[in-house]
Amino acid sequence: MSTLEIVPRPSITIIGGGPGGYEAALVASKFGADVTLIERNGIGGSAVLTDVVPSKTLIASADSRRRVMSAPSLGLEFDAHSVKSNIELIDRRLLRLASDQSEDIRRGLQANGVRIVMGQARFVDRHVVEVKTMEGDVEEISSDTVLIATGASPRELPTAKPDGERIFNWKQLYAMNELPEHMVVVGSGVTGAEFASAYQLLGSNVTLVSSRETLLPGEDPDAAQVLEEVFSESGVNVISRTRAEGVTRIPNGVRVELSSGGYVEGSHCLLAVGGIPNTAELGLANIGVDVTETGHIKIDAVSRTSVPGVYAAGDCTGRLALASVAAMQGRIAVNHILGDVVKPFSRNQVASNIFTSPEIATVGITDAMVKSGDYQVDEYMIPMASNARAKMMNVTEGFVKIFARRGSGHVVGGVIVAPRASDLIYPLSLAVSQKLHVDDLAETFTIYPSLSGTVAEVARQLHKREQF
Ligand SMILES: Cc1cc2nc3c(=O)[nH]c(=O)nc-3n(C[C@H](O)[C@H](O)[C@H](O)COP(=O)(O)OP(=O)(O)OC[C@H]3O[C@@H](n4cnc5c(N)ncnc54)[C@H](O)[C@@H]3O)c2cc1C
Ligand SMILES: NC(=O)c1ccc[n+]([C@@H]2O[C@H](COP(=O)([O-])OP(=O)(O)OC[C@H]3O[C@@H](n4cnc5c(N)ncnc54)[C@H](O)[C@@H]3O)[C@@H](O)[C@H]2O)c1
Repeated sequence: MSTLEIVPRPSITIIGGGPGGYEAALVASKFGADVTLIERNGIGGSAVLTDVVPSKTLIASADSRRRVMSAPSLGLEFDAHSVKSNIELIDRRLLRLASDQSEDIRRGLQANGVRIVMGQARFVDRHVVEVKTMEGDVEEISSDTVLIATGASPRELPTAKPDGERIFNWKQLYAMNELPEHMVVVGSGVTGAEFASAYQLLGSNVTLVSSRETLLPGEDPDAAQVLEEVFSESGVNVISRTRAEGVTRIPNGVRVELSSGGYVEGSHCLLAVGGIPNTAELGLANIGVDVTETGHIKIDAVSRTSVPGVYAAGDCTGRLALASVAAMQGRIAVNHILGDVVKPFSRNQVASNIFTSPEIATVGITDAMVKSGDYQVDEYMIPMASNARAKMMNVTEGFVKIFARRGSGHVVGGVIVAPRASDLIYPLSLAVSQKLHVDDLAETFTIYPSLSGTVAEVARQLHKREQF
């Protein structure tokens, strides 16, 4: 007589319900694991509730206003200056969208059998997490493995405390009664650039205080230059090489003290000076997880921390703060935990987009990596203005740039600056991930006329003729 051996389901506890956490939870539950997800605020995390979804929905309104305002250049006659941004309606719409998406994700998780516990988590030991629930109860959850996906929070300056009325961090922007007359944005990283672009397009006056020489430090310099020109033409007042020393309230506005000695006044101020990882209250020291000086959790390419059985994904790890990266790291962790085939995370394949106007999309090897001398590439760039469809649409700025590995001709990176660059980048992203040759891109049919025709045209310029 044979006895049936019952193999227990692997159990995984996930701390954080953002893209790093919920994607991992979905994959793990589909693979049959026993999954508990702990979240202290709302399912979908900051990505859905306060960061990506609200900001991109705000930008969709701003971009629509831009298109209406520029319609006279295409021969349409109306009084474009009466296109008014009703910020209350815009905010109401974006908050509803965020909350609906959070609810969709919650339902999806529950339908897949994920147990959701709302509360604040911290480690007791490497297999046991304690949760203080919303109701004030304390529950201990034991599991084989734990995935930390707790994200990050806005960094604060001691001399500039956000009050949610006139001085904001990026999470507090969506409860305004009227459009800011003059928004002073502090910080010229991706967050600062996106909001400066959005509020200008919605109709606010915008001043951008940038501590650096150029906008978007770390991004492609040609792309940053396009944005600087667009900002300059559209009247965004960029104050470069200057730090905000402090921000105070004045009657009906704010005053931002500058490191250059002067000050700038506006009706409102947005602080976009980076983020700090949500790791300080997790009790990581209890279990010996290694963190960096900035508090980010150290992980390897399969999302393992220094402690066996404890994984981490997303913004708490400090690798490229992107929702797509968080989700990928979460999925990689689960595949590794459950013994499935794992493709380690590769920074050289990541695609990202800056939702300014025009958008700036990037994939793979960057200009900084090329300049460091680590990669030998040929590169070619064609301005969008030479594209037939761009002329019809009156698109005058932007470009397509491709990096091809010198010698082999494989596509290893690229940059597209154009309207909807976030969608146009996909063929380049596919080329990078699948190691396609520039000739593969060049020989693939594109639509005439189309903006993506320039992607193929740049690839054609990188074609190397056989030597006879
Ligand atoms: C303004 C803005 C716009 C952005 N736009 C984009 C974009 O367009 N595209 C893009 O790819 N990326 C964008 N990002 C980056 C993106 O938001 C992050 O990379 C993404 O949210 C990271 O996901 P995550 O799962 O690591 O963390 P989060 O989304 O921050 O989720 C972490 C969750 O963990 C919870 N948590 C933390 N500590 C605990 C605890 N102790 N117990 C229980 N729960 C806890 C938090 O409440 C939170 O809900 C943007 C960022 C900002 C600031
Ligand atoms: N579209 C997207 O995918 C998107 C959008 C927003 C943010 N993000 C991600 O979020 C991460 C954080 O971006 P971020 O822009 O919030 O932070 P960041 O750290 O990249 O940029 C903050 C900037 O503020 C500057 N700064 C700091 N203190 C200052 C001061 N006192 N005065 C003036 N400037 C000051 C810093 O020098 C820095 O350039 C990025 O990695 C980005 O990828 C992505």
